[in-house]
Amino acid sequence: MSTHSDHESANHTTDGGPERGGEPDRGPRATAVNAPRKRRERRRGSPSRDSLPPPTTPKEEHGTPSGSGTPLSRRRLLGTASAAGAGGLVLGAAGGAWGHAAAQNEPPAALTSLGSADVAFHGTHQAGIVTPAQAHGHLVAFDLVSGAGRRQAAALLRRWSDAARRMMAGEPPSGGERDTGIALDAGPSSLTVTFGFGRTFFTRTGMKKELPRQLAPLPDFSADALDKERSDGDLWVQIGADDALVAFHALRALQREAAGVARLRWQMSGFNRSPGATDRPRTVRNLMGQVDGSNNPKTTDDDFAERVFVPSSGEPSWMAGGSFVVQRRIRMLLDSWDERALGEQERVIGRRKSDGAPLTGGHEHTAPDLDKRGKDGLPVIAADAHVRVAAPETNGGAAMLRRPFSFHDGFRDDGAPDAGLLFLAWQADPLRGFVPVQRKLDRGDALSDFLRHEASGLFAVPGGPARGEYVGQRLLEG
Ligand SMILES: C=CC1=C(C)c2cc3[nH]c(cc4nc(cc5[nH]c(cc1n2)c(C)c5CCC(=O)O)C(CCC(=O)O)=C4C)c(C)c3C=C
Ligand SMILES: [Fe+2]
Repeated sequence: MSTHSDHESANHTTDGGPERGGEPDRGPRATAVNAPRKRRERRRGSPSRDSLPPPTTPKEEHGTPSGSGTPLSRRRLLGTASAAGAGGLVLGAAGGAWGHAAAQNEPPAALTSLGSADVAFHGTHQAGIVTPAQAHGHLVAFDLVSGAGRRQAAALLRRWSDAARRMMAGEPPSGGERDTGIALDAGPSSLTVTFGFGRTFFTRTGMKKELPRQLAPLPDFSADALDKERSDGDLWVQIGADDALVAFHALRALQREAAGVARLRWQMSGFNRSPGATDRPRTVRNLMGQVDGSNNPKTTDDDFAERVFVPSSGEPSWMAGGSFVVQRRIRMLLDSWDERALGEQERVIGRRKSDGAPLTGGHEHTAPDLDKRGKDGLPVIAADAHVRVAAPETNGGAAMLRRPFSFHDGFRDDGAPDAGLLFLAWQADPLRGFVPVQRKLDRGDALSDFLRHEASGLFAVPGGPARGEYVGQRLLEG
């Protein structure tokens, strides 16, 4: 299977990559002015994004062209403003705030690349898996209400998909009449919405025959202290965006669409470093201060697709192009961790804290040398170091794509932060990814002294929708 889906090209190519799409309503003017903007978006994450002009004020960006009677979509307006800002184009939009500025020959200031970056909704895989993790995330599970079955679920997925497609393009969710307006002044901000199905969905909808074997319940691990009410669920949604209001807007819109069909079971919110916060794009740090994600499978690896996605010939057939996600709420015992000396913290992981390089030398992306011994004859990367115990080499090749969000939900009664990692692991089959690795970590990982697994879920995330399709259609109408 190709690893070059629409989503990857949206996020991992530079100028000249394949075009993305998904917005049926662009006129020729918007198409012309969007070209420079698209090129700039594709540099998302590259150093050049930080040298872009500063953000405009909302007032400068918005307006309704007089006489049209239709508000410009947020996306169109931003595209117009950024192209004009970059190229000094004079466009034919008469009237409105922007038209006035153009007529006065005052180039409107461009929005930052952060707001204008968008991710394609359609493609082989759903967005939000290989998309670089955004600064803000919401993870939500819903249960179908009693009386709601396959038909109602199908209608909900159709509505959710339509809303997601629109919002990811920077438009209001359903034509705008009932929109909350929360994201009105912002661009798509790399919004992604990803949908999945939990094991219970198949019994509730009478589709047991379609239950993937990969959704077998996860085994119990000795260190688990799971809260059932914050675990599992019929339907799962992951929302990510580089703007907090855009992310909340999407969450709220989807919750409203679910009314009468599905009830919120649990919700968790997380965050990552904001784009532009570092001198150059760098691997994110977690709340223990470690560089986290260095040795993730890369989309350019030969076996990336095989590890992460169900192949087109895979079973069940409705999961072609899909993936299985394991979510764990892992609280970090930060008071205890932060007391440890740097050397001990590094020994626990097997990597340097400053730059994420393995203790065996080199830089962040140098492969750890698990055979190397020090002058004392002991392995430089300790027998119970996290990277040794978790490495594919010590787990029969088991691997997963880790794409977590950090969380902080206030402080506990003892004053310790209720904070940690919303761990998300993506794989073609959890039995060849998360399960064997977690079994091993559960037995002998030095890091586990500082962690508490508090909630868990496993969800089937179907492939991305083709144009005109909704997510899960192949399951619900197959
Ligand atoms: C079952 C899988 C894993 C859980 C649960 C897990 C929790 C967890 N990990 C960190 C911090 C780091 N993990 C790192 C590497 C790493 N972790 C896993 C798996 C799980 N981690 C794997 C497969 C790997 C890669 C190992 C390798 O091939 O080298 C690292 C090192 C940097 C990196 O490669 O990302 C850190 C740091 C925390 C804090 C945590 C729970 C809260
Ligand atoms: Fe890890």
